Amino acid sequence: MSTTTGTALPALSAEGLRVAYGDVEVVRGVDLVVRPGEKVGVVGESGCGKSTVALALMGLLASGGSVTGGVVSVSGARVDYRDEKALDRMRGSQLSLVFQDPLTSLDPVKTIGSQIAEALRRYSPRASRAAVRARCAELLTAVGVPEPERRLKQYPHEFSGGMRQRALIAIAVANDPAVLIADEPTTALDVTTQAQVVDLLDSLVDRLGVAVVLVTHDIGLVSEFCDRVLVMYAGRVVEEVPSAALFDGAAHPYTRALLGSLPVPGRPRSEDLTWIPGAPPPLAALPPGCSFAPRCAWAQPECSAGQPPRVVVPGPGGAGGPVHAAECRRALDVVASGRSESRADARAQEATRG
Ligand SMILES: Nc1ncnc2c1ncn2[C@@H]1O[C@H](COP(=O)(O)OP(=O)(O)OP(=O)(O)O)[C@@H](O)[C@H]1O
Repeated sequence: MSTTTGTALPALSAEGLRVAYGDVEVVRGVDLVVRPGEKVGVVGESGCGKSTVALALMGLLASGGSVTGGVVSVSGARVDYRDEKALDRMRGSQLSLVFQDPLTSLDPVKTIGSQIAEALRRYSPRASRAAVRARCAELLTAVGVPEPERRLKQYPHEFSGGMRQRALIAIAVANDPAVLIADEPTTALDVTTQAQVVDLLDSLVDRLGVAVVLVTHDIGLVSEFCDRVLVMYAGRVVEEVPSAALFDGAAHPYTRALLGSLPVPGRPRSEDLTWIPGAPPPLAALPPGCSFAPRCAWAQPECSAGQPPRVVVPGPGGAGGPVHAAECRRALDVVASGRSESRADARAQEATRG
């Protein structure tokens, strides 16, 4: 699915990215464009390939995993995944990754200060001790850790979960990357701390101009935080949608099903929570045609016959607006039905208030 609009050179772009573990292709031609300072969400059920996309972009796939196709560029320069040295230079300085579990990502026997300093020294080996120290304190302040001088001398176990995630984010942005990929950065945190970490990411986008790719199973979170959302199913992006159009205008039945699992104010909870029947197909034995068809309430016989077409959904911005497209032959019917449902929701909310 092509995602290109506008003229700014993308901070990150992938075209036709394919990844396999052994013989099984788990990412099957993913396109992604992230412009400078943009917040892009990648959402989908467990196993759809979200983390694999993140790891592949970073050149950090587990052994047995390999990029089998596609072109990835960072700030306009093509990434060569066979060149380990170049990949090493790219990590941290152009693309950074923050994982779900800060405790396993931080070294338990090194102070937080020495771990941030290590990241800084990779790209500024000649910086003075005093300059590195000052920058470490500045970074901890930037990510909202109070009393940075004292905190720099502490070990990861002396930090709370939320503070550890902040420290990891400080390491990730230490060398001013163009894109920060955050893979389920809030999953291990309580709800209040989750909200604080999301606010922090937001403020880093504003202050540093870094672009963020937020990888999560939580469609509610991406709809609030991101400018655009990519919905993945069985190794493909099945819908690309501006967040503003997500609730009223989702065009893929799978996106609608994900949204259906979110509570809607004004409707009784027992009525509104839907679930998706069945389970995602095994990637080693995908059904013919659309991979979602066996679980899809909208499916027609031809959906199982061939690859679904990419249908562009006209948006209010016209041809120059953000791309909204879905890999579904019924996309426009799905949009129309969603719009009438959301009008009914609005009436229900109105009735509750009144
Ligand atoms: N190291 C690995 N070796 C073999 N298969 C793997 C490996 N890592 C992931 N997979 C497989 O690749 C597919 C995609 O997994 P991935 O972790 O990218 O999905 P995900 O959407 O991020 O899921 P989750 O939200 O559970 O992390 C799954 O079928 C998974 O079993």
